[in-house]
Amino acid sequence: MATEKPIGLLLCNLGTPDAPTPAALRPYLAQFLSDPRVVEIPRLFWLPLLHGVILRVRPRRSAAKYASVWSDAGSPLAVWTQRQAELLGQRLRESGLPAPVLPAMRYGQPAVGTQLQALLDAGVQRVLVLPLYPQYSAATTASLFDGVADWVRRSRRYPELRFVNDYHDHSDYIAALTGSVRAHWERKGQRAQHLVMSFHGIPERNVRLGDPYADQCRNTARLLAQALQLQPEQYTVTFQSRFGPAQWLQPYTEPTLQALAKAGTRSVEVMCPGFVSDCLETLEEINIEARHTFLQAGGQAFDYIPCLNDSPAWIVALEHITEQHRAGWTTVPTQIT
Ligand SMILES: C=CC1=C(C)c2cc3[nH]c(cc4nc(cc5[nH]c(cc1n2)c(C)c5CCC(=O)O)C(CCC(=O)O)=C4C)c(C)c3C=C
Ligand SMILES: [Fe+2]
Ligand SMILES: [Fe+2]
Repeated sequence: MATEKPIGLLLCNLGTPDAPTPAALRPYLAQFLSDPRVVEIPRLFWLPLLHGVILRVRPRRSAAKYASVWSDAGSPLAVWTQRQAELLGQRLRESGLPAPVLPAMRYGQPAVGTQLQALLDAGVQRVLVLPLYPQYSAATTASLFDGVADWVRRSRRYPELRFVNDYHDHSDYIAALTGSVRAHWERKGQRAQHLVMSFHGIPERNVRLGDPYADQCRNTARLLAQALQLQPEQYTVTFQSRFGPAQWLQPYTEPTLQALAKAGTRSVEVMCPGFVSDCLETLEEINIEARHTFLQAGGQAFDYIPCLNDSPAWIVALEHITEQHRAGWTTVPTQIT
């Protein structure tokens, strides 16, 4: 029987600047926003606008926001992604099926190509690419696969590759989310009047063109609400982080919070199930900006429920997703007669 080829994992996230400064934001945003999967506007029109206007204004504005969530260890997104890779590696070793797990970022560092090469150099012959995006979208998941393909195109020798597309309805992911909400309720000793599940938005047009992202977000929310035994009037699914003037998925998070407060909802819990690592979009946009919006509109209590980050149930979910894909790879022994 053939021996199993050594497997490695690439645990991938979006990427983040190296520092909360305009100088570090510029190359990060330039790489991110010139990806045709992210901004689907004709290049001839978009690139002059990006370089002539957006990259002159946005780096300063975004740097100030990053500075408000940056820690001594660095950008929260980078810190959590690194930690998740370490913990998953540790769990795989403990389960008796060890495999190196390297973190990688689609934009910025550590780059996808560098980390794939590091896995190859460590003797890995099969790589499972596991995006930290539970819901598939072309802007995130497909773009990451483009990033891997760019490295493959430049490589003389590359490993066997498997890609995880999504795990938006995976029972262990839903259980980890459910556990995080229940733990929050227990800590507080009470529940807020309303739970808002806020997902990152994408343009409406992308959905019309066939992106399954919106359906997957709503399905995750439905499964989570079911597990928490919430009635439809006890929770709302919203979309945040709109970029540019086009219509994005609705309802938008901040106007929804405003409307809830104006309609007399005094207390809300807000969570971001589509983000598994706390980052700018959760810690600043939700826990700072959206909190302010809700309280300004008359709300009394705003609780942010953190992302799954390094919670044990989430690391178990990552382990199970890995094992399910590894099983699909298991060599079928061939009989030569
Ligand atoms: C979770 C899934 C994400 C989707 C879908 C997504 C789509 C998307 N994003 C932009 C533009 C920006 N996003 C930015 C930050 C950012 N986005 C995600 C995730 C998704 N984006 C994360 C995890 C982060 C945080 C990164 C961090 O360092 O903490 C930013 C940069 C920040 C800023 O300047 O506002 C932009 C820009 C588009 C256009 C898009 C879909 C088409
Ligand atoms: Fe984004
Ligand atoms: Fe944002």
